[in-house]
Amino acid sequence: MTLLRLHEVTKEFVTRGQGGLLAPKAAFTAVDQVSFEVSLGETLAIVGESGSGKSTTARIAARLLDPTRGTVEFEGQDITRATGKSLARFRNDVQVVFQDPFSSLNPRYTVERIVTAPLSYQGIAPPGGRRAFARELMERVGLNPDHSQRYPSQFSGGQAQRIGIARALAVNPKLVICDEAVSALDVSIQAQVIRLLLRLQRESGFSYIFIAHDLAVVRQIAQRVAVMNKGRIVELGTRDQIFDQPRDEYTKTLLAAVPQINPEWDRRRRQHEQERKASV
Ligand SMILES: Nc1ncnc2c1ncn2[C@@H]1O[C@H](COP(=O)(O)OP(=O)(O)OP(=O)(O)O)[C@@H](O)[C@H]1O
Repeated sequence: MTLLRLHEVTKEFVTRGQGGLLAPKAAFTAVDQVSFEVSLGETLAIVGESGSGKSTTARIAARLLDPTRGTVEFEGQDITRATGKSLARFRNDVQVVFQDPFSSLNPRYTVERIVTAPLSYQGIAPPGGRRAFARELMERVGLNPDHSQRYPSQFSGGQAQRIGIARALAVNPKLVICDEAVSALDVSIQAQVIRLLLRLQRESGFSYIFIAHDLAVVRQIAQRVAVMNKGRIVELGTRDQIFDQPRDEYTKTLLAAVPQINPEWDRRRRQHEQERKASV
């Protein structure tokens, strides 16, 4: 079943060229006629170099940004210009996990308040009370529930990202958009968070849009991959098609440029290096 559908979505930003305020305004196309669908329960990755339009596409898909042209449909409803109740329902069903957990978590709120906030916005009382609900969510994402009264700064980067994931799960979303959600983490922590994301999807059956520039990460998580270049999707296919039989020249260049590091291989490689050094 198709959950989300972007149809020929274009986003133009009006910018000024060099010369400051006196320079003439010009429209810059950050996303150019992008179309794709996401089915319930699947993971679609969007990859591409910095500036290719991935985040802008994600923000439009989450209705954090309005497209200049094109439509966004969710469960068959056009929500491009939705307001009021239908927008509120959409905002409940689609959650976003951002790259930098520390800047996306309120530093003055306890974890309990952060992860239960999405329910408060919707005017829903957490089942079993706030405390119990927060503890349960923390356990689900592998955090110690006894730390529910701590503040974000008291957690490591990987743990803070788990708080962001717990907050996203609080309202039982149908789609979670991960915008470079593991990019800032060390490789070993990245692998743990990816395992968590995969487990949560297995348990709850929601979909992911997984934005990343790291193809090795995408290979571990995505069923389908869209490759973006200069605002356009240049290739979209199953993970194996994209990685093993890329057709587009840009996809081939992108694949060739990235070292294909699997965290497990990386761990073994480092272990091997250490053993090798020790034996010299
Ligand atoms: N609010 C804005 N005003 C003007 N230009 C913008 C705005 N937001 C993004 N852009 C431009 O649109 C283009 C696409 O940006 P976007 O952040 O979507 O790319 P990206 O692929 O996600 O890159 P990155 O991985 O670096 O975030 C870039 O050239 C960026 O400078």
